[in-house]
Amino acid sequence: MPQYVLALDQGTTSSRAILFDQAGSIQAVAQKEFEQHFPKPGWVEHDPEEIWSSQVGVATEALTRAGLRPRDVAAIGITNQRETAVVWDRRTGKPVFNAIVWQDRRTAPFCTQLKEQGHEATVRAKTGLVIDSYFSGTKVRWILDHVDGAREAAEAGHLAFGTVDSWLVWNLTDGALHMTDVTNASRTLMYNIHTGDWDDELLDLLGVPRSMLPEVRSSSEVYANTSGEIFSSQTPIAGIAGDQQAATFGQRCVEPGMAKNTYGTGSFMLLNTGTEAVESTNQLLTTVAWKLGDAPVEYALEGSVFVTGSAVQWLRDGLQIIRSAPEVEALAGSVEDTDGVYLVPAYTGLGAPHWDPYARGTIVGITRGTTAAHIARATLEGIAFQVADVLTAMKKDAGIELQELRVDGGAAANDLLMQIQADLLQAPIVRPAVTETTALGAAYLAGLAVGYWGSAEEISAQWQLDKRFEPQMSADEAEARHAHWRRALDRARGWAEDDA
Ligand SMILES: Nc1ncnc2c1ncn2[C@@H]1O[C@H](COP(=O)(O)OP(=O)(O)O)[C@@H](O)[C@H]1O
Ligand SMILES: O=P(O)(O)OC[C@H](O)CO
Repeated sequence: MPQYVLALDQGTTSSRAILFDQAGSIQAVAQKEFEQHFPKPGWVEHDPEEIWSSQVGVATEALTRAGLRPRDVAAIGITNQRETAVVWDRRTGKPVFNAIVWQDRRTAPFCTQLKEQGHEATVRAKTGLVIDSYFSGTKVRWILDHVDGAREAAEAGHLAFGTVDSWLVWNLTDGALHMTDVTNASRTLMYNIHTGDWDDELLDLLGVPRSMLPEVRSSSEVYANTSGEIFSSQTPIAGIAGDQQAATFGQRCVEPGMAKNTYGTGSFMLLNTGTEAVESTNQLLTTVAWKLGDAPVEYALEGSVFVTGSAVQWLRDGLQIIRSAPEVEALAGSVEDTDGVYLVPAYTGLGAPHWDPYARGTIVGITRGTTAAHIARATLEGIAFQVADVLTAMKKDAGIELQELRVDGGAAANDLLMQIQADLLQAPIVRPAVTETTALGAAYLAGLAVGYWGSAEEISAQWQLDKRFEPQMSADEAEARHAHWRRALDRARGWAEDDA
């Protein structure tokens, strides 16, 4: 019986399970959306129990679809929405609060306080991050401060914190293992990416007891076997990485200077910088790309844009001018240009390189001639402008001219968006045949650890081109549009400050 690798891809809006074969081809997929909770403006929560049950559900479904049993799985790789914080009680295994999602802005005032106290340089030097409510640390503090009895229980050693990978491993092993991988640790604001350990000074600053934190392991090694009813066959869990790092690995951006951009809920561009942790002077993040077993840690520069694909969801659910996300392509393509309309999709603030939690969505340039098609096209441009701003910062930090940008994620299927992106970036866009690169990366990490794949070269040879988009717009025209975009951005900045 041939064996397969199972990737568990726990994303922001859905849980997915994908079975890959030795050629890196998909054998079966199962996916389930789960509920998004928005208790207050700017707050976003998930139910950790639903994250777990949906993830187990899709894993079982994928196996059933392929007619396989757990013992046909050579290894499990896990990849996950990053930064989202789960706190649970070790005694019961139950969460003490909903997961506070990476998009959640509730800790923005505390972050402002930390910045005013002058901690930014220390935080950047140790973690590679900026002080922002995006990262897990201030979310954990919020739970300890707001859930009755949580701080006392944490100080007594009863509470555990984990990003979503930790929560899944804890459940897959019936509470036997409390761990995370180094990529997920690097997104918490509590982990020193140079010493490779949780940092006591940062833990003091955030008021998080060290006893809550998971053990940090590499991204590719056998951590444990599964136990419990679903994976009763003791399948090795052998690879873990945050979803953007996994996509970078799945896209085979494994040499310094190679970059990918994922278009999911948000967009995340990662540029491989090898074993050198390049400190950004242009408001990007320095992050761990992966650590393969005992090999040295490799790093990336990252630009995180919070709202891209979800801006298309807003056209569908909020404005209701399309019925499904793919419909945006025909609507936006029905007009030549936006007729002067610019849309800044800062619905949950702005991430890199602006870092403004108080920015809000803005549409400017509307006239009596503006139609739904112009708004749709301005949305696609708004996505592409944000990504272009990140690339500009990246070029300055790394001092490189990008040869090409590899793309993936749900919205990368949109040819019009990809063409607009190539035009505004003035660089070629390259889309691979398998765009499930996040899951593929997790599968590769796990499969390499158990010898399912023999070498990095073997898997790199599996990458195949689907389509290449060359810039068709002149550099002058692209710059003229950027100038308008920058004016629109200025109008979006700081909008919600007075409500904080
Ligand atoms: N053809 C399309 N054009 C534009 N956006 C799309 C298209 N198809 C999907 N999307 C957007 O892509 C996102 C889903 O991508 P996915 O990679 O599954 O995201 P995530 O992993 O963040 O949940 C949604 O926000 C959806 O609106
Ligand atoms: O789940 P995604 O694909 O929206 O990715 C979320 C990122 O990991 C957040 O940093």
